[in-house]
Amino acid sequence: MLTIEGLTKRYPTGDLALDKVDLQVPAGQVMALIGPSGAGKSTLIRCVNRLVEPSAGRVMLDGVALTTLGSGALRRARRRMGMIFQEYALVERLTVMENVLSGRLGYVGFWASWFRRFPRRDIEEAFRLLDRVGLAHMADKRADALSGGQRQRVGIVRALMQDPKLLLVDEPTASLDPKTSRQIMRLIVELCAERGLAAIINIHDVALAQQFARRIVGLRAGRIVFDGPAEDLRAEGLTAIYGEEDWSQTIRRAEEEEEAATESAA
Ligand SMILES: Nc1ncnc2c1ncn2[C@@H]1O[C@H](COP(=O)(O)OP(=O)(O)OP(=O)(O)O)[C@@H](O)[C@H]1O
Repeated sequence: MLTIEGLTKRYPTGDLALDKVDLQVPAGQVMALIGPSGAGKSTLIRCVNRLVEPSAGRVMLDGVALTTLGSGALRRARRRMGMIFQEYALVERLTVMENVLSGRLGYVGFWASWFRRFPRRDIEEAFRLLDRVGLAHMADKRADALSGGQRQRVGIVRALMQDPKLLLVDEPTASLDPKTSRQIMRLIVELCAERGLAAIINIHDVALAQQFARRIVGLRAGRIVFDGPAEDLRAEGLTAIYGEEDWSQTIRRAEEEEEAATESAA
């Protein structure tokens, strides 16, 4: 369980990015975080693993107060939080396998990783996960030879190699075409279900969020203005999050996506 209490971030520039945010994400829940540009979505995700230092408030993961940990304890706690980025953050000149194994760096000692001596079970797990995402045959390819969708799969596998309890996912589909975006969202949701993982997915595409996440949280100007089941997010909620607009097209698209998903699952 992730518990966020009174989380506040004011950047040195004076921008109040998060304003006393309270949020709980139970184990195994996949939650989509939506909101307009500048609402504080990335800041929220990064305050959880303290890539950004909160100004005030508490973040607890399974009873451990992340916000008060010293650097050694924080490094260990970060193993339990896998991060997946929009821009993949792969090392281009390394192979897929090397990128995936870098997910174990928090566990393997410095010299072992320097000499690329990873335990056999890590290598087996890497192959198993690459196979799960359909990339086992690409293990020896350099990361710069992959398509965007393949890169994101590698990013997902690398995050899973940490054996996390929570995935922090920052705009995973922003650089992908619509079909690949759906495949990646489906994969993240399936993997979370298979492994009992919670996830916070920062995503701009409302229809995609509604299709794949049961719970939607809407941020506006650093505050939560919507929190509910995906199917409850309608014109009123969208206006609270994004401001006044004709939402009929967006809602129709979300409904069509829902129907298409139900039909393809049938
Ligand atoms: N490093 C920074 N220094 C100063 N201000 C920042 C910094 N990062 C973000 N901000 C400000 O904090 C607020 C929230 O930004 P954040 O990137 O968290 O929003 P977001 O919802 O993720 O936006 P987007 O969807 O465009 O990525 C904005 O006003 C932004 O300008």
